[in-house]
Amino acid sequence: MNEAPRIRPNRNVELGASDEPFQNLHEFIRKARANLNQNAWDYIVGAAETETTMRRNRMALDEIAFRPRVLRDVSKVDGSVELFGRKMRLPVVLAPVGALEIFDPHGAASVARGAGAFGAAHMLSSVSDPGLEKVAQAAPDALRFYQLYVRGDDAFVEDVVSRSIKNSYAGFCLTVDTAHYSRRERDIAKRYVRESRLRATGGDYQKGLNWKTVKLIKDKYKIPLIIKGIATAEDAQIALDHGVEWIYVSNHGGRQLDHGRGAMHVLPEIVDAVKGRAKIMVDGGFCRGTDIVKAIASGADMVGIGRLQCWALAAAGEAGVTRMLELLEDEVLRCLGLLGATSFAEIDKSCLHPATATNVPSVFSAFPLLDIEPYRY
Ligand SMILES: Cc1cc2nc3c(=O)[nH]c(=O)nc-3n(C[C@H](O)[C@H](O)[C@H](O)COP(=O)(O)O)c2cc1C
Repeated sequence: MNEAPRIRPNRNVELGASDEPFQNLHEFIRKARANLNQNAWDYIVGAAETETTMRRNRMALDEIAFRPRVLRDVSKVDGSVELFGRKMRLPVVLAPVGALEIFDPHGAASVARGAGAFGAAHMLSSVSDPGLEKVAQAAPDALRFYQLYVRGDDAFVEDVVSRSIKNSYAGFCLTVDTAHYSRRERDIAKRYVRESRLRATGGDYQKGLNWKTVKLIKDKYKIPLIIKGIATAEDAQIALDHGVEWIYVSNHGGRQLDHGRGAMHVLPEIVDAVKGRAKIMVDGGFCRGTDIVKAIASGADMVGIGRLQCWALAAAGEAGVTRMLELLEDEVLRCLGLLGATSFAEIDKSCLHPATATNVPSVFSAFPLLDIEPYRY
């Protein structure tokens, strides 16, 4: 991974007094809104049907409060972890996002580079440009994973796994919550179809996908396998039976099955089922440092960031992605310190307590200072 200079928050400069253009995470969202047309904007903020699953992601996070410990010397706090045999500056992966080229001319290459410069991981979507080889060339030292939508036969899958290994991806991910593409009603109401969806082929393979493909990959290839879209203990158990190394708890940011549970409501049953036999990623609504701390305290090993990645990219390209991660890190370090912890190793479920959410969940509810004009469909 690129060992970029650590742009730690400068403790000698009072927050708000530096000349950095982005000092709060919501500032990326405001800038992204200004830069994007309505279709690109809807692609980020939208979810499936009533968008209930998406709101539950935020609700589930907001229903957790902290139990801080005090007088524990937190003069030095470190947010780094060791995963995939290397040091990561935060336990964060920029989640796979399709069509990133809508937000930045270099698409996924900018995100991989921005994540690598910071020291977080990037998962490349199989439906994002400039594709597997070019992203690897653009960010050779970044911790990179490849995520596949299976839209071909076994030979197609094996070809992509082999190319991922050849191009030094550290993990291979199958997204399994997209057997049927959901109703994205913001698009339908505008009678709009994204260009890349018009070109998509192989949907029947995606519908017919089953555990045989997992077995095929596990039997023939050594690359760590990540299954993205696990939402029950039953499926986590089947994944374990197949020797899957990483279970990715996700409801696709509420963009697939409507009326699912919030990811943080699902996580505890997965942690209980897995019992340390696999590592766990989780995503869905995570956009503050406190969110990341809650996930790791609950037993996750890595947290995925979806929409916030898109906003940062649309606001300021590769540099925006890196800056967004710096701000997340700043929030994480302050949160850990205020919990009485000097690292992620010192937190667990005892830091958490059930609570009543104080606000109405929405895709923006983590950012109360943000005011976005509503759009009528
Ligand atoms: C614009 C957009 C495109 C996405 N494309 C993909 C994709 O190609 N593959 C995939 O597995 N997940 C995809 N996702 C889901 C994300 O990987 C992730 O699960 C989700 O965004 C997490 O929720 P969050 O956006 O609330 O952080 C996409 C999400 C967004 C917002």
